[in-house]
Amino acid sequence: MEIEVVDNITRDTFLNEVYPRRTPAILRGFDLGPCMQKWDVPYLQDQGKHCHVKIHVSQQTQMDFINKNFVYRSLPFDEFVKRASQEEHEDFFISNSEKYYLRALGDDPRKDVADISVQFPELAADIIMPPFFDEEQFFSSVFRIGSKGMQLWTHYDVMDNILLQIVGSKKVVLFAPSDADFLYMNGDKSEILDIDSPDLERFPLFSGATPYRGYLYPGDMLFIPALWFHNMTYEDFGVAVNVFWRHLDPSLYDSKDPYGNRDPVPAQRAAQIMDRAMKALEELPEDYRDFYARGLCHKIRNRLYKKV
Ligand SMILES: O=C(O)CCC(=O)C(=O)O
Ligand SMILES: [Fe+2]
Repeated sequence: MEIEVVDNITRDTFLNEVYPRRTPAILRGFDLGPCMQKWDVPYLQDQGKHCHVKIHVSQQTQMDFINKNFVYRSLPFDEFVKRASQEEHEDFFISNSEKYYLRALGDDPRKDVADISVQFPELAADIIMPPFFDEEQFFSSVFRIGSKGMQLWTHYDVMDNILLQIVGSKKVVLFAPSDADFLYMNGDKSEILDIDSPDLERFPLFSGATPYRGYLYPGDMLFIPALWFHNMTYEDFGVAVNVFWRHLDPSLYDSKDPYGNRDPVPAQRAAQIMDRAMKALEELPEDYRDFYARGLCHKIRNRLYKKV
């Protein structure tokens, strides 16, 4: 499937046509502001030079959050931008072709959410944020800067999200939330790294998933509805900012969630109760366990799955 592309996007077309469908869309033709002309490497280095950033560094292009094939390091922002924009490095941590990825954090990453207008006020002033949600729904705005070739693991986020692609192009692949059955999820991340040629002996169910594919070019926005899985490959050195906002009742969100990826409170509660239910069934001999587990699955499916 191809991700739908909507040209000449306005607030009205987003709110009336795109948003209610709750499917991903590439939105074109909205002026993201002076960042589009100004954000070359020297300018980014100059504007952010007083900041330090914590970054992912990996020898491999496919960063693997589950088996951690990367290290966290800290660099001054200007040095990070220099290295991320080059394919061969004079100074490096692991090797001269290592890849870099920044997912910006809040001032105190354990408590504060990322907000570029707080951590990078000069750069934030260059962006016109699309007026697609109410101000009080705003949750965070996150810098995403990465090396050419870098591929970010498939994951979902629990909030609605607009990704503003400012520098470089990016290959994006999304999967519907109902494809969770095929993606071998481990928390919010999929165990399948190579989604283009996956190991089908290890991940046979993956062939049931339906990838939605598209390309983002500078100036494009990608609407990623909450719970849609996404995987990004940096075709070039890339600079993007994504904005998460809360569209559910505020009481449903975990209040201690600086990344915006904790499951809603009732879902966390259900997972804990489910753990207890599974432990209880483990007290039974295997054939009974199997029988009652199937009964529970059947009940959950009948009562809670979306009717299609
Ligand atoms: O483009 C990226 O680096 C990742 C984007 C992402 O995961 C998001 O916007 O939630
Ligand atoms: Fe994400």
